[in-house]
Amino acid sequence: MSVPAELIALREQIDALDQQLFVLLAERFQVTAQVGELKKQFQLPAQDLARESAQLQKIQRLASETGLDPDWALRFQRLILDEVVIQHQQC
Ligand SMILES: C=C(O[C@@H]1C=C(C(=O)O)C=C[C@H]1O)C(=O)O
Repeated sequence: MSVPAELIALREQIDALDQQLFVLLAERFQVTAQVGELKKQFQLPAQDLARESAQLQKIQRLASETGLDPDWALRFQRLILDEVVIQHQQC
């Protein structure tokens, strides 16, 4: 069965968006790595729960404004935050 041209076009769009997402994610991890170095230098804890709480509130608002499921957005952000904290613990 042949794949409709419209499906191919949509998948190309998805691939381009995935690429942008990963470039942005990589950029974010580069910035958090710099934060990790600073925390090490100033002997600050790997995790900042107050900052995370403020971020998660912002994420929920942002998700609602952009039509994303706020609960899913929270889980997604949690995944990223947890990874950053692990990286900071290993600094
Ligand atoms: C990057 C930081 O370290 C941790 C990771 C965060 C993040 O990825 O945004 C936020 C808070 C911290 O628990 C920070 O303290 O700013």
